[in-house]
Amino acid sequence: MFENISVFSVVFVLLVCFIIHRLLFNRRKYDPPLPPAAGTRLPVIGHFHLLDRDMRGPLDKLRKKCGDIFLLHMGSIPSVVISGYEALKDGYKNNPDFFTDRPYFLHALNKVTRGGQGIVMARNEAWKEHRRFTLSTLKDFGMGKSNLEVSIHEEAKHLIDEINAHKEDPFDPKDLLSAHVANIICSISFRGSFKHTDPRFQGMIKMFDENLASAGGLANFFPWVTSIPGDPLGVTKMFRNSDRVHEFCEDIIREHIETYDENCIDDLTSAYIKHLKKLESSNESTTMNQYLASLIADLFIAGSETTTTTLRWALVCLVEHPDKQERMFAEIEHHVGSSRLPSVQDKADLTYVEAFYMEVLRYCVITIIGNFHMTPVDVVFRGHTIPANTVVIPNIWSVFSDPDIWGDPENFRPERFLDDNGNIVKKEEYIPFMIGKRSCVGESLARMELFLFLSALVQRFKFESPPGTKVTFAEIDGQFGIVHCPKPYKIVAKVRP
Ligand code: HEM
Repeated sequence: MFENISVFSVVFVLLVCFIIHRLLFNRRKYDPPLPPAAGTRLPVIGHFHLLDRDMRGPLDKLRKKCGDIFLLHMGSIPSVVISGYEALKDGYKNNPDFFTDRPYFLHALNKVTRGGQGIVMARNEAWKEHRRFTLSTLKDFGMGKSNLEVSIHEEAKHLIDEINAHKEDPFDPKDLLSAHVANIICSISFRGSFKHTDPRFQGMIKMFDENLASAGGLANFFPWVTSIPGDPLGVTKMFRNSDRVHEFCEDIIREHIETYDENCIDDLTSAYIKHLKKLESSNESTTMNQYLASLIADLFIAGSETTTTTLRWALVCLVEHPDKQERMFAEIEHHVGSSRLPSVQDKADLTYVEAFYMEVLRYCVITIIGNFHMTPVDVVFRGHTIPANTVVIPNIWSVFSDPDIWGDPENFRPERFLDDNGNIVKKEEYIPFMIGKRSCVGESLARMELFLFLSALVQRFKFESPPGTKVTFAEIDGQFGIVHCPKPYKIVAKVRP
């Protein structure tokens, strides 16, 4: 009878027994215990069957069932989701060393960041050095400086001209916004900016888009998807695109090295070269030698898509809420008029503009979850052990949708950020840029861009849905990836008299 049993069947049965044994009996005991598991963990996919591309529903359901801290296996990778402001504050702010590290074993992120170079996925000393350098350089060349305002105004003027060229015909603002926002990072990183018709620049923007639209993130947890013939998830394309972005940055860095002049340090690239030269001449040890291209690529990716997406959502909210659009216009008209563009100096007067983009960031939740974090060692957190090398995921959506914090989180209401005197209300639970040691390094830059672009657009145009259509948040919602984007949409821009 045994001759009918193939070697394959025997191996298969043994493999199944091994997996069942591992799942049932081979677990380390922890005291305090691990966080509650999200549900039934299936072989190979883990808890993936409980998730969706739109994470908001599943995250709410799992939080209701398991509490603020629960365990999800993404494939075989253990991950803990932290929800609610108090738990996030406890984990990321009060105990900043618990979750500051980044997981080095996520296949796609590791590949596109060349093993954690740059800043976003960097670790340990390399991360500290690059974060320090980036923050101080962004301060020197950008945030809060009038030369940055000049660059943003330049881009805003081009943007207005290009919108004007549509002559009140319906148009999709995405490519225009992408190009002008990316140009700001370009001018900080490489001094110059690109004409958005420049093929090198257009190619790069297209690659960012393709990477965001691809389901390449799955390769983080299931590296084998990379070998599926025909690349249906766009993973191979994502890797190729990231190589090209690096090559593009390396080309420009080479040009900078050739023309380097220590008396003319006016962008991030030359500041980096200067910093490296100083460290070399004093024989100080540094991790900063091959990281520059990755650092710039990180700033493009982390800084462009987030800001562009926020502006795209802002236009949807303006169209859906014409009364709020008129209130913003009236504020600009009253305090600035129409003969010049609104400036950072006007910020104290234009509080409705600020409250509006703040509400866009909250209501549209640009990053539903923050980036992936990791426990460097076993951590005891709120009655649970989270073992070393567990991925930790901050659930930002849980904070922005919490009725105990916002009262009516489901409504778009910029007024929630204004007090009775029209001043901005600062709420500690407002965390679109996350909190703790890994919070966004570009927050001030992003706020400045959102304020200047948005006020310039509302000063010049009245945005409306094209005739016969209704552009609303509910209609446009539905593209999920690293960033929560609107689906493509068209609007009409009528020039203000
Ligand atoms: C509206 C715009 C933006 C939003 C909503 C946003 C949001 C975020 C969030 C939530 C994080 C933290 C992720 C985490 O670790 O949990 C982050 C990190 C980061 N952001 Fe932003 N960001 C924006 C704009 C920018 C800009 C303009 C830049 C660059 C110039 C930038 C550069 C970065 C970098 C480099 C990190 C990683 C920091 C680190 O790991 O130490 N972001 N951002």
